[in-house]
Amino acid sequence: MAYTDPAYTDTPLLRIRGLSKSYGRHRVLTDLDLTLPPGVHALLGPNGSGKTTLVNILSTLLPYDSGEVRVLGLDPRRDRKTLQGLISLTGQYAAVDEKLSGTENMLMMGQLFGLSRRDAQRRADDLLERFELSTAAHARVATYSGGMRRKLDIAAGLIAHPQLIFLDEPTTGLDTRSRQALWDEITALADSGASVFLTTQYLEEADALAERIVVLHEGNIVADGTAAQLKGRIGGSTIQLHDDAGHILEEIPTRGSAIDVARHLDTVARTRPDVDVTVRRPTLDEVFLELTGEQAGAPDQKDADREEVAA
Ligand SMILES: Nc1ncnc2c1ncn2[C@@H]1O[C@H](COP(=O)(O)OP(=O)(O)OP(=O)(O)O)[C@@H](O)[C@H]1O
Repeated sequence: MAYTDPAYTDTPLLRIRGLSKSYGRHRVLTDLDLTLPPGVHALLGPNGSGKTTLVNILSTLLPYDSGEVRVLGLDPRRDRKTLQGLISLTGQYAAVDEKLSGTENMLMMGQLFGLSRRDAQRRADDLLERFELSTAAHARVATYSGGMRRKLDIAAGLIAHPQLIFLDEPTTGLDTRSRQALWDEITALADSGASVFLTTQYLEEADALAERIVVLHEGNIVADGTAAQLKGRIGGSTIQLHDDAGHILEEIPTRGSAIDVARHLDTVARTRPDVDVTVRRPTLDEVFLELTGEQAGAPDQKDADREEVAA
C-alpha cells in the first residue's frame, strides 16, 4: 500500500521497508513499508496499535528486529548521534523537570544540544513567548497546568531548530482550548518549514493537521493517504432524504460519480418530489470503522476534565 508521488524526488522524510518489531514473543509491528515526503503527517491508530513503538524506533530510542529504516536519509541505528541532532521527540508524558522553572528547563535543553548560553537564552525567550509561557517563565514547573507542561515540553524540543518533530499523542488528555492552541502551534511549525510526524487516536486531529494519514491497526498499516483519499476508499457519497423537520427518512448509497448521483436524484425527484435532499461524503470516522472495526477516539469531556485549562 506504499504511496508513490511521481513528483517527489528529494530525500524522503521517512523510508521504511519490511520493518518488524516484537517484545519477546509479542509481535507489535509487522513488515511495515512506508515512504513519506517532508510535511506534516499523522499516524492514526487505536490504543495498543504500535504507534509509540514506531515513533520510538524512528527517533532512535528503540532497536528493531528486521527491515530497513531511514529518517531524513539516516539510519537510526548507525547514524544515531547525527540523527538525534536533527529531530525532537515529545512523548505522551511531559518530560520536563518539575523542580526547575520553564526558562531553566529550556536552557538545560539548549546546553544538551550544544548551544551557547547566549543563544539558548535568546531562543528560550522566543519560544516561551510563542507558546504563551512568558509570564510563567520563571515559575517552577510544578506550578504549571498539564497543558502548560505539554507546551513547555514541545518548546524545549524546538530549541535547536529540529528538522523533524515527533509528537506522540500531543493532545491526549488536554482540554479543548489547549488542544486548539497546540494545533495552531503545529501548523505554525509546519509553516516555518519543519516536518512533523504525530501520532494520534483522534481522527479529527489527523484530519485537521495532516497532509498524509497513515492508519495503523494491530501493527499493520491498513491505509495511507490524504484525508480525501481515505474517505474515497469506502465508496461514494450518500444521498440523504429529510422531512421538513430535518429527520433523515432514507439514505441512498451512490458510487460517487456525477452520473450515478444524478441518476439517483432523478429517481427521487420523480418518486418523492417534495422531500429535502442532501449529498454527504463519507466521514473519516466511517473510514476508520471500516478499516479497523473499531470506533475512533474522540476528544471528549472526560479528556477535558483530566487537565486544567492552560494559561
Ligand atoms: N516495553 C514493552 N514491553 C512489552 N510490551 C510492550 C512494551 N511497549 C509496548 N508494548 C506492547 O506493544 C503494543 C503496542 O504498544 P504501543 O505503546 O506501541 O501502542 P500505541 O499505539 O502507542 O498505544 P497507546 O495509544 O496506548 O500508547 C501493546 O500491546 C503494548 O502493550
